[in-house]
Amino acid sequence: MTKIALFGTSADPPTSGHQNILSWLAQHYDLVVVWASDNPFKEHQTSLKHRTEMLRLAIAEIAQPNKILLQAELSDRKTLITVKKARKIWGEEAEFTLVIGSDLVKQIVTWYRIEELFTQVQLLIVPRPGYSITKTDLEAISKKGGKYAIATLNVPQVSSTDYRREGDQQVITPAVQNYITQKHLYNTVTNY
Ligand SMILES: Nc1ncnc2c1ncn2[C@@H]1O[C@H](COP(=O)(O)OP(=O)(O)OP(=O)(O)O)[C@@H](O)[C@H]1O
Ligand SMILES: O=C(O)c1ccc[n+]([C@@H]2O[C@H](COP(=O)([O-])O)[C@@H](O)[C@H]2O)c1
Repeated sequence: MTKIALFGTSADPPTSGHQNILSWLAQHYDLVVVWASDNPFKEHQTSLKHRTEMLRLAIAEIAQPNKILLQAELSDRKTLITVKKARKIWGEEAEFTLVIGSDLVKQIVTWYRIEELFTQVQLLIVPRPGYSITKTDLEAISKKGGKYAIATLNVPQVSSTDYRREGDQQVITPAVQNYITQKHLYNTVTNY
């Protein structure tokens, strides 16, 4: 059975946190499938096309990039739709693990047709500094039929918001920063 990690991200912009997660997943799964997507709960500051291109650049910098597949056509606001598309590509024999940071643990039970989604994927929760994983939230996931594991990696305390709000270049890589500068994305003073 092929073990496939599924990782969707707003990538607005992709950070060293995303790279860290992808790199760890590449060492633990047969294949890591990633896509940039719109999030129904968020506004995005750049187009999906640019976010996908930045994600491509961020992936290219990771060791074992051949294990990480950027699959833009999987992108959908609803993860269930993404997973259905993935099922069509990789078939019933694939075992899907949906990867989320611990900041989404409380929210995920409110996602579109979550009980059906939980019949299709296992969950891997990546601890995120500042977002503890509570027993109550894990119980809510179990109640909806979710099966979860908690990953053993330490991701730096970075977020896309740090870049959008403060222009904090520490959280992204030079390749992504060059793309942002070239395309005049984000309204940070660092672009001028
Ligand atoms: N530093 C991090 N540690 C752990 N998980 C993370 C980290 N950054 C992102 N993630 C997880 O990666 C996925 C994609 O995150 P997303 O693209 O929204 O990044 P973000 O930094 O949270 O963005 P924003 O600041 O815009 O909310 C989510 O499941 C999120 O929980
Ligand atoms: O399926 C849903 O209802 C749903 C609700 C909110 C977020 N998502 C997905 O969750 C993934 C992570 O979102 P984000 O913004 O934290 O990167 C991304 O692929 C979103 O499309 C999915």
